[in-house]
Amino acid sequence: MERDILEILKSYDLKISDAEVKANVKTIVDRDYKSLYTVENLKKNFSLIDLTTLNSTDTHAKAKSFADNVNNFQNDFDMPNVAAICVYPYQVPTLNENLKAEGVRIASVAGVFPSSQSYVEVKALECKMAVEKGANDIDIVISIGAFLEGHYQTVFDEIAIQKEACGDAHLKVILETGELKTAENIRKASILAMEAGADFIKTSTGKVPVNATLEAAYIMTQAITEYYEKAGRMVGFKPAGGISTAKDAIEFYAISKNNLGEAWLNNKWSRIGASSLANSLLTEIHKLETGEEKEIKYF
Ligand SMILES: O=C[C@H](O)COP(=O)(O)O
Repeated sequence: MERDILEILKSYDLKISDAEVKANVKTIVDRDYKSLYTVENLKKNFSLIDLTTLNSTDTHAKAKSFADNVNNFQNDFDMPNVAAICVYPYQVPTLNENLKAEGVRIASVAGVFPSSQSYVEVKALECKMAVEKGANDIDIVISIGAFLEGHYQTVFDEIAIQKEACGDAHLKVILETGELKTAENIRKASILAMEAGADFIKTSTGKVPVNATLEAAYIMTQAITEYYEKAGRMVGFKPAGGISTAKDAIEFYAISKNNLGEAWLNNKWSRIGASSLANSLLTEIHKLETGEEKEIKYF
């Protein structure tokens, strides 16, 4: 029987104040940032990265070069590898053929990323094909227009259909928080996505003017904890879009640590979607470990 998301949403207190969220974020970052800025945490953040290339100019050669760099990743600091490489569906076969690094997953956006403006059958087929070609993780976007018009059942059903199409692959659901505007919308979309079966909720596509913010991260991680307490199921968190420096990463880490706790702080339950964060983390780790200021360009 079809689940009624309007009834489900009634069982949550959806009220949340933007001003309060902003103040709480400031308190957490002011209190914890400095003590969390350690080599150990920078390395851990590196291991959370979904190393991403999502450009219309991407080629199989570029996807292969990402795979080669990850396969050959070597360092002097006992560093873990990244969590995944994230590409458009068309590049999945290339990663499937070339990515050999142990434990590194293949992530593919699908569901007509980044607009999600198509028929649900097309979205589901894209999910299914990407999985058949070798994707372990699928990143889709909610129907933002439908959500903003209040068609929550449509948004919910579409996620559930795409979840089914993913089979055993993990489904990450992007809320596109910059377009949802209010804390209340972000909270509602978080709950809706988790109730529809999301394995992860993700902030942004990286393709809109406002991408991942600490405030969105605060609201989403708080919703994840609440959903866990209610449903007994852990859901992962992935901030993405515009996270490019070690400072950014540690600020998001502070929010996750505060709201989710240690059990989530590993790449099974936390990821960072980023196209240019890896080199910044490596440069900073090199500096803290050796005292030498040298830009590392590995990826
Ligand atoms: O999902 C990941 C994002 O598209 C990456 O965004 P970015 O290029 O701003 O790091």
